[in-house]
Amino acid sequence: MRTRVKICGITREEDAQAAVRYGSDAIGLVFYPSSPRYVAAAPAARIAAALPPFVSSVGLFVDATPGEVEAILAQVHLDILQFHGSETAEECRRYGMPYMKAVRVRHDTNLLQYAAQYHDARALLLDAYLPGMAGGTGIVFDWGLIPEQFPLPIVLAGGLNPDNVADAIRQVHPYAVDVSGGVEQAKGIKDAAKVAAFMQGVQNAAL
Ligand SMILES: O=C(O)c1ccccc1N[C@@H]1O[C@H](COP(=O)(O)O)[C@@H](O)[C@H]1O
Repeated sequence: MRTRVKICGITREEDAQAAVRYGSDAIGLVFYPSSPRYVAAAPAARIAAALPPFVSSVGLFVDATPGEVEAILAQVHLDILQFHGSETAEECRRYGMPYMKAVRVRHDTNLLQYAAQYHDARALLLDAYLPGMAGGTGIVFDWGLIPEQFPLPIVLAGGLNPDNVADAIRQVHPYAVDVSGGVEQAKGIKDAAKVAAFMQGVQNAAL
């Protein structure tokens, strides 16, 4: 099965269209005001509405209040929610929508315990741990910390780029890869050539 791709941190319609053009399966919209990739509801709604069929819109939240999430859901079409903070499973479930839970991996992280806790998540998204940062760090974590047998689909994130994504896929065999900084020209602004190279890297993993 082909490894799925999510390009995260989209703030402009042209970047979403470039992601789609080069074959991305999903785009991520960051509703975390502290992020340099934050996108407000109105432009996010336009970006999501312009996606073609079968390309998913993912809404990324970091410890948002229910009211904040509901306000976005009322304005933006989202296919799946990505919780990237310290949300409990109950908090992730409360919207009745498919969700992914991000786990920031360090040497002592018990990933199987997370998989049990978030057993109804569509996937666990594994990202690098960096104190003081919720995500989007551009840092690669030790993929050897991921158990070979895992009960949930894995979305691999953290410092992926056109040069390392094929190795990442060959080593981890994730359901999907997720990239933000590795395909940017500036924070929140994607580089179409890097997006194309990233997608080529994903294809190369299968060769
Ligand atoms: O992109 C952000 O600014 C961000 C902020 C807070 C939480 C998550 C964020 N992004 C997610 O981080 C990972 C890895 O990003 P990168 O490729 O290392 O830049 C990815 O899942 C983004 O969705």
